[in-house]
Amino acid sequence: MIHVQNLRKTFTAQGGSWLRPQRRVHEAVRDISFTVQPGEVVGYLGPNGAGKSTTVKILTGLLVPDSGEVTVGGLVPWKARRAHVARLGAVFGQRTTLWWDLPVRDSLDLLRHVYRVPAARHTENLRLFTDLLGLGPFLATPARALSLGQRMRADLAAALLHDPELLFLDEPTVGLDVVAKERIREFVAHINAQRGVTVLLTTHDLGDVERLARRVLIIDHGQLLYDGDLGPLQARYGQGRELHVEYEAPPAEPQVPGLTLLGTDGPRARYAFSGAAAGPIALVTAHAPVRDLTVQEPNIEATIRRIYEGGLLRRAVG
Ligand SMILES: Nc1ncnc2c1ncn2[C@@H]1O[C@H](COP(=O)(O)OP(=O)(O)OP(=O)(O)O)[C@@H](O)[C@H]1O
Repeated sequence: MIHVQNLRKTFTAQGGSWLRPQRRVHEAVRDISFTVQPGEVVGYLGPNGAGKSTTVKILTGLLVPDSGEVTVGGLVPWKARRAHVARLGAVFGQRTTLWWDLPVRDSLDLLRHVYRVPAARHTENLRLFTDLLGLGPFLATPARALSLGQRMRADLAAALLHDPELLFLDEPTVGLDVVAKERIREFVAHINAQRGVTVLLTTHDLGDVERLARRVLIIDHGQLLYDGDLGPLQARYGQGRELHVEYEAPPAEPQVPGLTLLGTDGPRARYAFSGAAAGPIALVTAHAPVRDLTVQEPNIEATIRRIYEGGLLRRAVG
């Protein structure tokens, strides 16, 4: 579905002083190659400024690279923009494709005309998406009056109404609560499984990746550092999961053998662990009566940064 070969993109910035202006060339993406098969969900990860958006903009046809080869479904995105755009959907967490002052239903109807979706197919898709995403209560609401979670759900529907083969998701759950996140993840998983839509997911939320993508691409400073399964990466570098425990009463001894105690606050205690949570949960519940517990996932950005700074990945992959 996506073929990227030796992709390179630079930006030129003006620097220096008024008397001695200097042109500084910044390599946002350097020599990246990867392939995404139809029906895959791939997480595209990296710290701020790594080059993710630049890659996605090239893949959507918004930017032209300096060099390298890119085809998406056999088309060169920036050369065959019209045909390309008809086959892809995109949701950018920070922006909306909905008309600000129009009721959601009218925006979706306008998109039907933009993409020339047959009326019967539109009705069928709208019914399915309304059902899966719970759009019903706010179809008559203008986009500007939607909550962030509602807006994201409406944007997802808007991106998929024309049956694209490929979906770009950029931070689809940023700023949402747990329930709203899960609803969106559930929907994306459904669309991928039932309709075979290929998904490229850019996110800082490890929960999105764990739920949706088996494979991840990690980029930093414009270079691809890792292309492979999330599992081994997490097992090896994903330290920093935390178990937050609220005991029935402040424990006489908050230290639990086998876990690293990070801190206590009355009946609450925080422990660090890596790998699966079942073992640490069993240790804690055997230690003292527990009222509540949650697992805090590591910040993917910190994990990636640690991997990169430690040079661990380079050694691991070759
Ligand atoms: N239009 C532009 N002009 C100049 N420099 C740019 C431009 N767009 C991006 N850059 C630079 O290219 C690098 C990669 O940026 P990019 O937006 O691709 O990163 P990103 O991985 O998407 O980051 P974030 O997670 O913050 O969105 C950054 O150093 C950025 O400052």
